[in-house]
Amino acid sequence: MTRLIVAIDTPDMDRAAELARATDGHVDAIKLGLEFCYARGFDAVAELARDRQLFLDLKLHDIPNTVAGGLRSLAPLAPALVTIHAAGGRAMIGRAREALEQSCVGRERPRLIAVTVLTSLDGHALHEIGVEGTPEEQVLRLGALALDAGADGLVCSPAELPALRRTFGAEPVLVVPGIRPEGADHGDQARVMTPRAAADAGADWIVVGRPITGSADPGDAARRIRAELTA
Ligand SMILES: O=c1ccn([C@@H]2O[C@H](COP(=O)(O)O)[C@@H](O)[C@H]2O)c(=O)[nH]1
Repeated sequence: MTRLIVAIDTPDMDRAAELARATDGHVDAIKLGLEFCYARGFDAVAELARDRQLFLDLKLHDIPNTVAGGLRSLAPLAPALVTIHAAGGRAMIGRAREALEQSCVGRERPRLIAVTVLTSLDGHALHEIGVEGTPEEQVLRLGALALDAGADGLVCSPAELPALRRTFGAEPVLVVPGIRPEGADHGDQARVMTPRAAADAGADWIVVGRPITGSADPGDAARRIRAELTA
C-alpha cells in the first residue's frame, strides 16, 4: 500500500499549521524541509509533528563526522524518515546509520533514506554536472552504494521504480517525489508520473507538495490523491 506525504514547503508557521490541519486524515505524514526548518526552527518542527508522522527532508551532505553529529541532534524529533544525499559516499552513509542507531536505543529508529538523483534533474542536467549515463543508471549506481552502506531506502523519481524493484526487491523503502496528478503543472520537476502510476510501479511513499498546497482546497486535493492511490 503506497502512503501519501504532503510536503509543507512554506516559511510561515500559521500557513504550515493550516496545511497540516487541512490534510489531517487524508495523508499519512507531513514533510518538513529546508524552507520551513530554516525559517521557523526545530521547536516549530516539533510542534507541527506532534501527533503526526514526520518526514524530515534536510538532505544532509557533509563529511561523515558532521552528518553523524547532525543526525544525533535531529534524533529527538523522532522523524519516521530522514534524508541524506547518497553522493556523500559510503563512509558518510555508514556513520549516519550508526549515529541513528546509537541515538535511538530502546525506541523506534528513523528510517535513513538516501537521495539518489534529484527529481528536478534530467539527463542533460546530469551531464552538465559531469555524470555520464542516464538518470536511471545513476540512480541504480548510487542506490546500490547507499543500501550497501546502511541506508534503509532511497529517494528516486517514479521513472526508476521498476528498475529499483527488479534490482533490489521489495525491502528498500522507496520514497518518491516528482508526483503530478494528470494535467498538473510540472514546475521544476523533470522526472514525473501520476500518483497511480507511481503506486503501480512500487512506491512505498509518494511525496506531493504544490499540487496539494497550491490548491484552493488542500484537504480535498489530498483526499483525491489518496483516492487515486487506493482505487
Ligand atoms: O529528489 C527530490 C527530493 C526531494 N524532493 C522534495 O519533494 C517535494 C516535492 O514537492 P512538489 O511541490 O510536489 O514538487 C519538495 O518538498 C522537494 O523538496 C523532490 O521534489 N525531489
